[in-house]
Amino acid sequence: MAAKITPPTPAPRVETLAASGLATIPSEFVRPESERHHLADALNKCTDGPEFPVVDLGEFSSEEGRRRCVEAARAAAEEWGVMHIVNHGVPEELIERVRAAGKGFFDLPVEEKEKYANDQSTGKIQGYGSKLANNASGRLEWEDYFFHLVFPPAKADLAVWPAVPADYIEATTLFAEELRRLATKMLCILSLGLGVDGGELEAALGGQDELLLQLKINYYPRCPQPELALGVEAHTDVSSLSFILHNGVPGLQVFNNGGAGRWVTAAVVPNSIIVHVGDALEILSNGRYHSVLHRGLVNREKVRISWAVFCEPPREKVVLRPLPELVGAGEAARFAPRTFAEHVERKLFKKVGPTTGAEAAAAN
Ligand SMILES: O=C(O)CCC(=O)C(=O)O
Ligand SMILES: [Fe+2]
Repeated sequence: MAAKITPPTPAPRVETLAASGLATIPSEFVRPESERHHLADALNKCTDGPEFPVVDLGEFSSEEGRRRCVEAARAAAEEWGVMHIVNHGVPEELIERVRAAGKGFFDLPVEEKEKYANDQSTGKIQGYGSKLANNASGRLEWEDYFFHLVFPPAKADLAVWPAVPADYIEATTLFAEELRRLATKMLCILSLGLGVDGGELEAALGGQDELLLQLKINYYPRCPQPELALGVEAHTDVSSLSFILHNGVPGLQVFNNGGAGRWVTAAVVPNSIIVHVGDALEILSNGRYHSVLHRGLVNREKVRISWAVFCEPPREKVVLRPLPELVGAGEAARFAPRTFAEHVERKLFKKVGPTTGAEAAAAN
């Protein structure tokens, strides 16, 4: 008789665990001692120190305001690697539709969401998922998520997008178009901040037609022991830029290298979109812009949802290297050339040692 093969039981979703009313979290979610003394319930964490800057993109339309806007974005990208942008031009009504659509999906029963489950083992990375313990710490994260490509439309596989709620596909498609335009604008502003032509950064990322936008909706359930867990562990994004929206519940923390170096909880700024500098931009700017180390705290009382849109260069088509204007005359290239695929591979599987300070920190 053939031996019966029992398929492994899938790990329960974090949402299911949280709903079971447990008082203590399973040990896989408990962060290592070294990380723990900085953790807290995100709702008790008052912001008592410096905050990362707010950049008014509305200023970019006037001659005089333009210089101020470029200067503010440059300073934020250099000193923090993260900024809030306001007057970004994405209609607030559309942002509300995106929030309602994502929340509507996560409000479905887990069994319904499981129909969209991803399967990392077969390379099906799009869909509903939770972290597998394949990371450096071997610890799990207190979140479930939904991940899929949203731009360009020709590469988007609508069959894996939520069919419920009914507005999900239209709202998310329109939002992706808006963010694609915003990515061009931010890359222009940040190019001018480096003293190069407005189109340079986008060209170095493959030009108008190559950028890919990937959406990850992070769903952080209430957590009975938020001082022991993380929703998202400390990392830098591999993208060029990432845009973050959330549901008004605090949780995002960024590491501020200035002074002694410390974790700063992001303020909730009305009508803002948070922009992260990612690794690809750090490389192109030869380290002038800083790929921000960040993580997500959780809390006891409120579900937090965030929408992260990663703007990624094509995997193989372009070689990422510092812009030629930024090297020479005494300044050496601080990064070896690499494709995006090589960068991701190196970082995730650590085939070679970390190549930037941020990567080194993220790997710990
Ligand atoms: O939840 C957040 O605010 C940030 C999430 C994040 O860092 C990510 O998805 O890469
Ligand atoms: Fe991130």
